[in-house]
Amino acid sequence: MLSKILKHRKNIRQYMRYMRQSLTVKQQYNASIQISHLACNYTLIRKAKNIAVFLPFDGEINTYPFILKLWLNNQKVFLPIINSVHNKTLLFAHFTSKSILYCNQYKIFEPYFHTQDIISTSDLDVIIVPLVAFDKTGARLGMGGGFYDICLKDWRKKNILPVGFAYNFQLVHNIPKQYWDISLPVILTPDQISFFGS
Ligand SMILES: Nc1nc2c(c(=O)[nH]1)N(C=O)[C@@H](CNc1ccc(C(=O)N[C@@H](CCC(=O)O)C(=O)O)cc1)CN2
Ligand SMILES: Nc1ncnc2c1ncn2[C@@H]1O[C@H](COP(=O)(O)OP(=O)(O)OP(=O)(O)O)[C@@H](O)[C@H]1O
Repeated sequence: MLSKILKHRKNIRQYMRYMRQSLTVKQQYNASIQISHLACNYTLIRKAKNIAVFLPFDGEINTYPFILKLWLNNQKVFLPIINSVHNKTLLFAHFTSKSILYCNQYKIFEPYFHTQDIISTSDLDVIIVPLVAFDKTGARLGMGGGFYDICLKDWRKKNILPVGFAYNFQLVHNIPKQYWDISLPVILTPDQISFFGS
């Protein structure tokens, strides 16, 4: 029954958002520690100098323990900013313990920034990508804004590694793909690291 309903993008989004919003504080905490541990032991993340992460909203995986570890390893952390000039594009701004945050139109925290805090996407080594659901091929469904699909369009050419962060239950049988969808080569969940494609 559930597999029939979860054939449509809208239904997958609704169901997975409800599921992640329903997690207890303890479940969220455990997942955040486990994923941070796995991520920091993954060589390509450990070696990254510049890494884009996201701040959690809507029940997403809590990335704060991971960000703290990156800071302790002297890695530079960047956060996505919705570009108000170029609709649909993301900017990535340097995030430090001194950054001041504000809430954007979706109630997601973004840092106040100066022009010099913005990094060119091609200078990022790793982009940690939020997602609502994924499948066994690495196909990804996001919040429906198209922001990450646009930003990850040329990730191979730019030599950036996109890494999805998700709960184990966000894996579905099949994401009905659209031509613009960018699949992920690596997805981390609290239980495991999964590699897809070539
Ligand atoms: N933590 C985090 N930051 C992120 C993203 C994300 O998925 N997670 N994004 C990933 O792209 C971008 C924000 N994208 C978003 C797209 C849609 C909605 C959203 O809530 N849409 C509403 C309808 C909005 C409206 O009424 O205008 C909805 O679907 O209910 C939120 C964020 C950039 N920052
Ligand atoms: N490369 C692109 N260029 C222009 N528009 C795009 C591109 N990729 C996606 N879009 C547009 O973005 C809209 C939302 O796409 P989609 O539903 O796949 O977003 P999403 O992957 O769930 O969201 P996000 O990437 O922000 O998490 C679509 O209507 C699509 O037309």
